[in-house]
Order: sequence, then C-alpha cells, then structure tokens
Amino acid sequence: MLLKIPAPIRRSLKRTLKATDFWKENYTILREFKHFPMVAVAAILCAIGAASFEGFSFGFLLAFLQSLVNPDAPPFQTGVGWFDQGILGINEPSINRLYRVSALILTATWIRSTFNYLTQIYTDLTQQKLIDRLRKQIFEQLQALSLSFFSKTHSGELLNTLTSEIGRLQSAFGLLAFIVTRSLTLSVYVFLMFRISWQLSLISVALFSLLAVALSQLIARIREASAGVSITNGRFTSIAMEFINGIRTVQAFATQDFERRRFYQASADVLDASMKATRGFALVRPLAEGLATTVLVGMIILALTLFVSNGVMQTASLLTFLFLLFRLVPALHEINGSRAAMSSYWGSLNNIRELLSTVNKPYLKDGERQFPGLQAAITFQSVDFGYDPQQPILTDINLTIKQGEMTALVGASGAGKTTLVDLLPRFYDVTHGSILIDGVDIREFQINSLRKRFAIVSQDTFIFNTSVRDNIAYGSEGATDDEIVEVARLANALEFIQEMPEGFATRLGDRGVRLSGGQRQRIAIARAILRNPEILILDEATSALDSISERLIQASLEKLAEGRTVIVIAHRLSTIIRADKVVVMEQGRIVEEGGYQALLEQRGKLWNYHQMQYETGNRANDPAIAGMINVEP
Ligand SMILES: Nc1ncnc2c1ncn2[C@@H]1O[C@H](COP(=O)(O)OP(=O)(O)OP(=O)(O)O)[C@@H](O)[C@H]1O
Repeated sequence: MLLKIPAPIRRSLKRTLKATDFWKENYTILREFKHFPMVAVAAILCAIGAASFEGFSFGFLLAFLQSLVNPDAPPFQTGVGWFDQGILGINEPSINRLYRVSALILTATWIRSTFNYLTQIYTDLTQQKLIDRLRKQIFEQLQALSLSFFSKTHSGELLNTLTSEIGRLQSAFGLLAFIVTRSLTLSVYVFLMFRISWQLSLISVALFSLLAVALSQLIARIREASAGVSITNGRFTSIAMEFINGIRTVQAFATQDFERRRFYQASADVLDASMKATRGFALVRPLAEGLATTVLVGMIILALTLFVSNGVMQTASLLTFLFLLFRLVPALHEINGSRAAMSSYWGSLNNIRELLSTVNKPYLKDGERQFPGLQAAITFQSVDFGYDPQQPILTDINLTIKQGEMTALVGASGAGKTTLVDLLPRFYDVTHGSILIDGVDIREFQINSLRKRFAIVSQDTFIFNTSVRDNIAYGSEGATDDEIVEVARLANALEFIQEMPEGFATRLGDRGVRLSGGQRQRIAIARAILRNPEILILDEATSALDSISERLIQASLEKLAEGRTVIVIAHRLSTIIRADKVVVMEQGRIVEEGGYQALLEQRGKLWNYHQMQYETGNRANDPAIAGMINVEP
C-alpha cells in the first residue's frame, strides 16, 4: 500500500518545490546567457578553481595540525609519490615538513584569492552583459508591439520595468552568482568533511538540509510579498510621471491637494509592500543563525562523546572537521540570506518576464514585399476597426484615395478620422475587411518600407530633447544644413529659429517645452517636408497656428502637396477647399463623399458644417471661405 502523505505536508512540499523551481520559471531571462557563454563559463571555472584551492588549503591544514599535535606520528601523505617526496618532504625532519606545509597553505590561499578575484570580474561581466541584453530585448519587444499595447499600458509602469526592475534584477543576479560560487566552496567543505568523518558529516548534512527546507517556506512567502513591491513601484512611477508631465494642468486646476493625496498614497503603498517583504526577509538570518548554532554545538558534543573519547577520531581530524564546520556555517548563512534576498526580487523578475513574454500581446505581423510606391490608388474595402474588437470605432469603410490627389476627411470630434488615417501606415491593423494599395493588401508589405513613404503631421507633434536641427532632420538621415534651412523656411519656421539663442543648434528641452504650440507644429511641418514623402497625412496640421501663420503655411503645404497624395483632416473648412475629394464621417461611418463644391450644392452634411462655421462667424472673414460661398442657403 502506498504511503499517503498528509495534505498539509503535501502542500508544504509542493510549495517548497515551487520555490526552488528557479530554472524553469526564469527561462525567458536565462536563455540570454547563450549570447555570452564563454564569459559565464569563465566565471564558473574560476569559481571552481577558487573552491578547489580552498579545499587544498584545508587539506594541508589537516597535515599541518597533525604535525603540530603529534610530531612523531607518520607524516601526512597524498599518495602521489613525487608530490609527497619533493613537495611535502615526507622523509625530512618534522619541523621541515611543518615549514613546507605552511608554504603550501599560503600558496593555495593566494591562488584561491586570485581565482576569487577573477570570479568576481567574470561574474560582474556576465551580470552586466545579461542586463545589457535584457534592456535591448525589452526595447525590441516594445518596438515590435502594436500601438494598441501602449494605449492599454501605463508608460510609468514600462519605465519602471526598464529602469528600476532591471536594476533589481541586476542585484538578484549578483546574489545568484554569489549563491553558485558559495555553493561550490560549500561542496568542497562537505567533500572534505566526508573524508574526515562520514558519520559526523551525514548527521551535519541531514540537520542542515532540514534547516534549508524550513527556510524555503519562509522564502516562498517573501517571493509572494515581493510581487506586491513591484506592482506598487510601477504604480508609483506612473503617478510620479503623470504629476511631472502634467504639472501645468495640476497648477492650472489647483489640484495640488488631490495630486498630493494620490502621490502620498502611492508612496505609502510602496512602503507597506516593502515592509511586508522585509518582515519575512529579516526573519531569515536570525532564524538560520539560531538553528545553525544549535546544530554546531550539538555536533561538537556528539563528536567529543562518541568519536574522540573512544579513539575513533584523532584530535587533529576533529579540529579540522570543526574548523570546516565553522567555515561552513557562515557560508550557509550567506547562502540562505542571499536566497531570501533573491526572493524579494522575485516580483521584479516576474515583471520583466511578463513584459518579455510574447503570449497575449498585440503584434503587427511584418509583410514580405517591399513597398514599391503608390501608383494608382489606396482602397479601403469594407473596413471595420476597433481598438477593442468588441467596440467598433470604424464600420464598413469603403473609400478610394487616388494617387496625386488631396482627400480631406471632415467630421465631428471622435468621428474616427484619425483612426482611419492611422490604419494606413499600419499603426493598427483592420479588424475586418482590407486596405489595398494598387490591389495589394498593405499587410503584405514590409512595415518599414511602407512607413518610409509616409510623412505625418499630427495634432500632437513629439519634439525630442535635441537641437532644432536634429528635430527637423529626424527620420531623414543625411540631410544637409542647406536642406534643413530651406525646409524651415518653407514651413515658415526660419524666422523664430534664427531668433533662438543658438539658432538651429538650440536644444528644445523635454517634449519641446521651450516651444509654443504653433512653433512645435511648424517644426513638424518642416520635418515632414524634408522627408519628401509620397503620401502626406496632415491631421489638424495647422490647428495650433494663428490665422496669418496658417495662411503662410497653407501656401507652403499646398506647394508641398503638388504631385503627392495628401490626406488632410481639418476642422477649419478653409484649409480643405482645394481638396479633390471630401469625405464626411460620422460615428465611424462615411456619410458623404465627393468634391467640395458638389457636396455643398447637395446641401447635406458638409453644407451643415459649412453653415455652422459660416454662421457662427468662425471663419466669416476668411476670404477663402467667403470666396467659396457662392451657394445660397
Ligand atoms: N488609442 C485609443 N484607444 C482606444 N480608443 C481610442 C484610441 N484613440 C481613439 N480612440 C477612440 O476612437 C474614437 C475615434 O477617435 P479619433 O481620434 O479617430 O476621432 P477623430 O475624428 O480624429 O477626432 P478629433 O477630430 O477630435 O481628432 C473616439 O471615440 C476615441 O475615444
């Protein structure tokens, strides 16, 4: 009959096994070692070297003690003739042998120290290389993910993973390396102890194994608590980032108290979670020390009464055994302490693993074909799309955008205009239907070859914290200074750039805080002009400009648009009067389509928008609009 293990013990065993199933769980991270195997192998070899020489020095210590305690006893021998004769000098007087052994102990100790030094160097190198690989892996992962991942994930949490969590993982790896090297030394101690007295060694190993199992329970708890530390840290970074990035809004809305409460709460949550992990962690060392000392004292008494008093063991052997045991106990403490500390990083490990995992994440599948350029037309065929597939944003979109024409999208805020144009450079893929370029589904093209033909000027231009020059040249490597000045002039940005303290070399600060909204937009327009795109998307490109700048830029945009395919989204109808086709959208559907003039004459949706802008006087004085209004209401 099979022995039935009681449920609580079974649970506890399972938990212990889980707590030690380190390799399986961390495969995503550990597989990175394959990129620098030699460094890792060198670290392990040096650790083995250090442990071996530690063993030699103890072996010689035994010989030393024997010669010291009992000079008349037969000399210590290894059994290797040349070594015993030439190095240990077994035929020499005992005092000479003592000198020789002392020299050997010293030599072994120095070699061990050299190996220890090399182990440290190679371990650090392995650690740095691992962290470097992981950072790059995360970067590649973030590059590969579709934008929908970013709309669902807090940027603060991602930043926390990429910086703090990676830092914590670095510490965890340092501890792992320490555990491996110490374990090697430990195994040498155990080997020597078995050589001296297998009975005493068996008892020691059994007692210390029990101690390790008892601690595993505690360590499993620390791991659970550390998940809380990672979560609260992520939330805290998110809130801190929002507070810093949104400081203008916070001050404008006088919400300092609200922000303070949020910030303080997030900080207190980190404190609570950290303390929960620390309470378990702090218990490990005293508990391990108390138990180990009890074992140690018990062993000494046991050895004295059972083995030495009846001559089973020599005093020199007992002394060496105890010396080894005294070295073993702190090494065990260090290993246990490191195991516990490593568990407190488990949450970070989990976090990084989670981010690197490819399961349940939105990716855009790259196509095979090189995009040859637009020849005839882009066609939307029964396209449906939703950021969340259950919630459609675009429904049954059928639209043809002809090469070389200007197509304007008009509609109320939230109608889905930006969403529609975002599908073209494949920021997102359609949920149903397809988008064809000259009859080929855009999913068949290599994403980057497609995106290189586009330039997008949008409502929220991102300005990098580099010089004006580099911001304009972003994405157009190799642009000359003359070209950059020329596009700045075309975008009506030259004047304000030249007035800046260092002209084109002026750094623009985080997110371009040194620029006005209109200036930012002009930089974006210059960037787009420089790209010389085949397909130009203008999403409220001139919305932040005053009417004089707008008209000036409108002229340059029109020049830029010549011979290109342009898709323009604009609330101000004056900017799309010259469009070849106007598409009116409402609630994710196309409700009207045709030439501007023809649509006005139909007196449909566009007419309503036109009327609203005209009647409210919004653009009443706009000569372009005034010129257009040749249809009586
Ligand atoms: N990243 C996103 N994740 C989820 N929903 C989104 C996202 N971006 C936009 N939406 C939603 O999609 C709908 C259409 O938004 P979209 O920006 O396409 O409208 P729009 O017509 O361009 O509006 P506007 O003229 O104000 O720019 C809105 O209801 C919006 O809330």
